[in-house]
Amino acid sequence: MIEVNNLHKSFGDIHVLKGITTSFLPGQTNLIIGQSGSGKTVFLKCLLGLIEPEEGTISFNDAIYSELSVNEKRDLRSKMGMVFQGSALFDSMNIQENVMFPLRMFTKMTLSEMQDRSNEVLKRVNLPDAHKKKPSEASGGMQKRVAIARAIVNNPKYLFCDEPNSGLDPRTAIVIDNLIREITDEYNITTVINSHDMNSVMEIGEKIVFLKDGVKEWEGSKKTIFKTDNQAVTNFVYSSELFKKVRQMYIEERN
Ligand SMILES: Nc1ncnc2c1ncn2[C@@H]1O[C@H](COP(=O)(O)OP(=O)(O)OP(=O)(O)O)[C@@H](O)[C@H]1O
Repeated sequence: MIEVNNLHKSFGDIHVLKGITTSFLPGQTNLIIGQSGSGKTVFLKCLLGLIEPEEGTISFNDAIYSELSVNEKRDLRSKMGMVFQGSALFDSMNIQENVMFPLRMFTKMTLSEMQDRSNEVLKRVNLPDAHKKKPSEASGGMQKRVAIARAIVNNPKYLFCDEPNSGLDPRTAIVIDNLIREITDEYNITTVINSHDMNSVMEIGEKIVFLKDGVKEWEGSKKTIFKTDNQAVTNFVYSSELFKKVRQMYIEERN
């Protein structure tokens, strides 16, 4: 479980995160949504320990991050997996070497143990035969699967994903979203995903935190987001004609 309490972060005069309090449960896909510039990436970087907040705390299973020793922080980081926006694979390495990378960094496994483990997770993301290929030979959807395999290879307790389906066609995007949701459930991972994709919200938004100008404006789930009367949320959700129609149908069904 991750608990965030009164998180503040500024850059010079710009107050980006303004007292965010929320929590994320294991086995759930937690989505951070909001318009461009609302603070989603800064928030995710705070969770990853890449940015230090001025005020507030982040606890991982009751351990407050800022109070941990250097070794404890390193240990915690080894339990975090990350899927970056552009997949961020190393072009010079083949897919298996990319997936093995966290094992080289954080474990003392032998080469054959690392190969076995990376092949196991590649199988889990439905890429059983891709390990000798270079990332450049893989499609965008395959690269995302490799990025997910790399993120889970060291059995993380926490998984962070920054716009995991950006640049993918809608069908592949849904497959990737669902793969993340299944893995989250199977391994009981606490997963936090930055997104501004309404399809992801509808598909995997088990918990949704809506940020507006660095403030937590609303939180709920995919079940409650279409029922809220919060103006900022409805402006965001119904900015597309399609979702306006979905809301209309929902209201008509209710009456
Ligand atoms: N290192 C930094 N120095 C100064 N300002 C920053 C820094 N990082 C982020 N910001 C500012 O913080 C604000 C929030 O940025 P952030 O990237 O978190 O938004 P976002 O919601 O992730 O947007 P997007 O959806 O476009 O990625 C922006 O005004 C941005 O300019």
